Amino acid sequence: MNKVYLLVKLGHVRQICHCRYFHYKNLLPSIDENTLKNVKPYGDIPGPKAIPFLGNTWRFIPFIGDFQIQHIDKVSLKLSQKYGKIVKVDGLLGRPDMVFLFDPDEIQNIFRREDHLPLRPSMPSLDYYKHTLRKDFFSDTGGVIAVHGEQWQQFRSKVNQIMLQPRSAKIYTEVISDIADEFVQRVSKIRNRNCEVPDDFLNEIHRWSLESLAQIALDIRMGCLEDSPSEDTQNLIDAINIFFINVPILELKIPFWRIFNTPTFRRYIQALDCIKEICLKYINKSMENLNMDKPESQMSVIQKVLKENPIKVASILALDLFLVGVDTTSNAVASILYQLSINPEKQELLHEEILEKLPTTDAKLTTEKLEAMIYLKACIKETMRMYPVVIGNGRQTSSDVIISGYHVPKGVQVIFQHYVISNQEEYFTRARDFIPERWLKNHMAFKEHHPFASLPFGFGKRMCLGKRFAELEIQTLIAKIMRTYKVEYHYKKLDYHIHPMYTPNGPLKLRFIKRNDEPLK
Ligand code: HEM
Repeated sequence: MNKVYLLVKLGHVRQICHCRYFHYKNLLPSIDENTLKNVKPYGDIPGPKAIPFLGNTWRFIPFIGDFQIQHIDKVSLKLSQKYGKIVKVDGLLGRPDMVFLFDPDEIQNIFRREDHLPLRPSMPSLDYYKHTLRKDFFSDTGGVIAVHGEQWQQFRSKVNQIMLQPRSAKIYTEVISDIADEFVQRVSKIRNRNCEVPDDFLNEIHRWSLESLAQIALDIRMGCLEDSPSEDTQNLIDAINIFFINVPILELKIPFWRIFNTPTFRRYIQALDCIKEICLKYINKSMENLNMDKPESQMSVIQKVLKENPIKVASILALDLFLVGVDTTSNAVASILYQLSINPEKQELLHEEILEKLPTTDAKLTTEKLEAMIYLKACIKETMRMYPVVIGNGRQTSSDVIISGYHVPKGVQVIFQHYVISNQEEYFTRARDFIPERWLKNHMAFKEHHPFASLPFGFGKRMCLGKRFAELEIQTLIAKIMRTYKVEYHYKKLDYHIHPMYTPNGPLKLRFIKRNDEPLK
């Protein structure tokens, strides 16, 4: 009796495997036979259980759920510890399932087989703003943020070269350096008697970032670092902040905004309108003064864009750059300064390098000198490894694929958990220690790291469009600050949180102590 039962059961299992094989052969025609035989079903990917009706969305409900948006870093870490390198968070109301990936090999595979229209899963609310609510303005020129498919590709191809060519950023070295000097002077003004800056120091850094970006995106100085900047400065900073804070709320919590105008959605739309209005005002100002007669090698971003495109493209590009290019850079600077302040021996090594290249306070900072500051770049990379301002990136699958041996259907959002990965001992020796030396070529103490374990600016065709400018701005400012000040921090260690970038949680009560203008020994 038992034997008969066993045979029937075995036959049943074989039949299921057989059916599954043909099922996957249909869905995944380009995959080889052997891989197909071993594919595991999507439903088998481990992860937190979804409940009826609310799926896993209930986890984002305050006080009830265990997924706090501000601490999604810790949530991701816990999920990876509990379930492993691939975790499914499914049944999310109004949005596709998410698959969290904690495996750089698999991330590399996904990036390498990316087609010409990579889809970064983000911001349906911004998509709605650009393509429905303010369709009159954006029409079919949506820009790159929250724009996908051919429309994204057409726009990106118009600006890609201009933004990512190293020489595009180089022409800004002098003006970005002037803006950094103004910030250094401003720090001196706002310090108290203990050389400590006010609690809202992050806002001061936002002002520097906005001033730098206005120069890059619009060729103008906004005057953000003046003692009494125009109202637009703070309104723009606040609006960008409101925009970022509300994106994850609108995306991850129950999406009531899709049905009616919730207060959060109203605030979000107001912020976007405010960014649009202020940007347009400055774009118009910028157009009035634009000199298009320069040789191409000296042209700014906006001049190059205008040479080949209508003014609409330049305006929409500027808007996108303002949306994502201010808070990212300023939070990175905040984080780097904090890390250097709590790692004084590393700060001294950095100071020595800068002093060598800038022996006097009035020495000019050139592209070549910046290029040669390898320890500076290593300090920046190390901060971005331990505390990437954007803690995760991702791609939405455009067809059925196999990831980590599992079948993942088309339309799933695969999230690359860079923060968790780049803080793991498996990928970085002494992962929790701040060791810029690990980024120096031929440093014997550290083995080569996985190239996809730390990707602060993303990768591939959709990688950060502002990377060159962000690097120039950050390197210049940190070099100037470190040349002038020793930066100290004397309070309780700060935790990091997502607000809305990954940043130290708490007032940045840094002390900026002027260094003697010591000549090089
Ligand atoms: C430390 C500073 C910054 C970091 C860490 C950062 C990081 C990122 C990341 C991770 C992405 C997604 C890339 C991908 O999907 O593979 C991205 C996209 C983007 N970034 Fe940045 N970014 C920074 C600064 C900037 C700045 C200053 C600008 C503008 C000047 C900028 C403009 C953009 C744009 C326009 C995109 C969208 C590209 C597209 O979808 O085609 N970013 N950034």
